[in-house]
Amino acid sequence: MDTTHVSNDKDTQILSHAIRLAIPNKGRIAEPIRDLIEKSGLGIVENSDRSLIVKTRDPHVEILYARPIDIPEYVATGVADLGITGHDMVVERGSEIIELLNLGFGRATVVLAVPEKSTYKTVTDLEGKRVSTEFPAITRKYFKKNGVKPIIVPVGGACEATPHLGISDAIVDLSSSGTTLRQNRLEVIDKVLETSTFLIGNKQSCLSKKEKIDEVHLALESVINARGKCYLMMNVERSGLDQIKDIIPGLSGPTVMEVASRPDMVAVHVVVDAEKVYQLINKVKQAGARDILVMSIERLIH
Ligand SMILES: Nc1ncnc2c1ncn2[C@@H]1O[C@H](COP(=O)(O)OP(=O)(O)OP(=O)(O)O)[C@@H](O)[C@H]1O
Ligand SMILES: O=P(O)(O)OC[C@H]1O[C@H](OP(=O)(O)OP(=O)(O)O)[C@H](O)[C@@H]1O
Ligand SMILES: [Mg+2]
Repeated sequence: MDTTHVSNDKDTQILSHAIRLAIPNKGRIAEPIRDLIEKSGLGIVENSDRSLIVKTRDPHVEILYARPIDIPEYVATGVADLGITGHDMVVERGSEIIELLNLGFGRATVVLAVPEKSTYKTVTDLEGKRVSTEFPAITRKYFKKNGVKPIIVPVGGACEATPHLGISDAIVDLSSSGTTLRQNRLEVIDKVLETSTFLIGNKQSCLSKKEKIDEVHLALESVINARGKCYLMMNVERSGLDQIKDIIPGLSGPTVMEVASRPDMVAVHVVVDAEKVYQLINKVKQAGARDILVMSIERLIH
């Protein structure tokens, strides 16, 4: 990225390590990404002119809004130092980037599907048949690996409608809940690729701007680490502490502290999986814990 564009700004004189992060301007993963950036503390400082490049609270990090499919190439060519987009987009573009962190959302599977009443049951049945897809590169590679030569029909969206329109015999498209396939009376006959959203980095920038990139990486990762975790606090009689310790599987064991003016009591603090909290609080209460507090965690740095 060319950093000269901000060289007049006094606050940002040492800009050799300034970075640009490309994120989707729209689509399914756009909102979760904006939410993640907000929670990470980086925060997007929107301006009213809806420009494609906006600032963050860190003067050394700016955001570039782009289409999810374009982000891998922007990162590979250094237009952006970092990007957030789907693994499927990276594979489709075949871009030379580093996948730095799996953000865990935008999970879906690229599948090969045919109409429920179709006589095609396996990939080999599709020799010479028409396969429509928004992922021509992934589809070509998949069929090549299977030694099958279909006619690939690239489409820009609503791929599931194409078999019924008589445009294709099969599709290669994304499925997550499976609703769209069901609505279009299509069934999966093979899985092509698993995908989720990733933080990706330009190879050169990952070396030359390592410090700043590590900072952004850590900030985003800390939000991901905290997802599905809760902070549990309780007071316990010192004599019952061992029993409580047996019940709670802490992150690295519970933290045990003195309770002022109550030498017979200790305070136990622990990070636990949110889905286990319901059962845990009943168990620790039965084991004598009281003043139990359950709190959400915003960020967690290991
Ligand atoms: N149903 C889904 N479940 C989970 N992730 C999905 C789903 N559909 C798309 N994605 C992921 O979202 C990312 C961006 O795709 P999306 O379809 O949102 O972009 P787009 O096609 O540019 O936007 P739009 O569909 O609004 O035109 C991709 O990496 C894709 O894997
Ligand atoms: O299994 P499901 O939960 O039904 O999700 C799958 C659908 O989600 C995506 O569509 P999107 O909304 O992005 O529209 P598009 O096909 O026009 O890109 C994808 O292309 C599928 O059509
Ligand atoms: Mg889409």
